[in-house]
Amino acid sequence: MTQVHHHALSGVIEFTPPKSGDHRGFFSEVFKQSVLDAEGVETRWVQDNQSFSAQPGTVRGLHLQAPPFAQAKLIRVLRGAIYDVAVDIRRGSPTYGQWIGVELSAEKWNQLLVPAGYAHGFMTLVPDCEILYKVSAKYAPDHEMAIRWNDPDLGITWPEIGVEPILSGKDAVATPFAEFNTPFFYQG
Ligand SMILES: Cc1cn([C@H]2C[C@H](O)[C@@H](COP(=O)(O)OP(=O)(O)O[C@H]3O[C@@H](C)C(=O)[C@@H](O)[C@H]3O)O2)c(=O)[nH]c1=O
Repeated sequence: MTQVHHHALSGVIEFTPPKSGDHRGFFSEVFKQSVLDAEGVETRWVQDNQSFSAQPGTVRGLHLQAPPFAQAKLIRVLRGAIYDVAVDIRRGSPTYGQWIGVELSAEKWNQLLVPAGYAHGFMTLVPDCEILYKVSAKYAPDHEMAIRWNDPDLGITWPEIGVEPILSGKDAVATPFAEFNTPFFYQG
């Protein structure tokens, strides 16, 4: 049975599918719609994204796409380990501006569901991290938004791994949280 853990922020769910090993290697049902259905996740996945980061301390995020291209994401790690973060950016939410961080790794075999209405980002913890994630809306560059990963107003406790963070040019100049005009509104 897939282990399911609902995190403190609503809709953020961690899934750990079972893995059966034998003398050949292993087998695992890494995505199973019925497992998500059982948790009330009504999401249609339209795209799979894969990224590779060679250096530990690589930070990607915090990213989101605005409606009508808002994306839920289901994230897992094929190789290596990351600290994966979701920030509630739904205006009016009782947990607006709160974040959650979960270590995802190939070893743990866990996955994180980050619903639409959250900003998402991660830091790689080891060299050569390969990430695969499903998204529920197509890539829409005109609707992309980014919030500064280390914004003091968010106060995300990123892991101390003793290296300088590596960011894209875009992420290095991302919007401070105080200036971020969220396109999401809490629906209750
Ligand atoms: C996200 C994305 C990027 N691209 C292109 C644009 C660019 O040329 C190249 C790299 O894009 P980025 O620098 O935005 O990639 P990256 O910084 O890895 O962006 C990703 O970060 C994580 C944290 C997320 O949550 C994702 O949704 C996505 O925003 O890939 C696509 O073609 N399709 C896509 O869906």
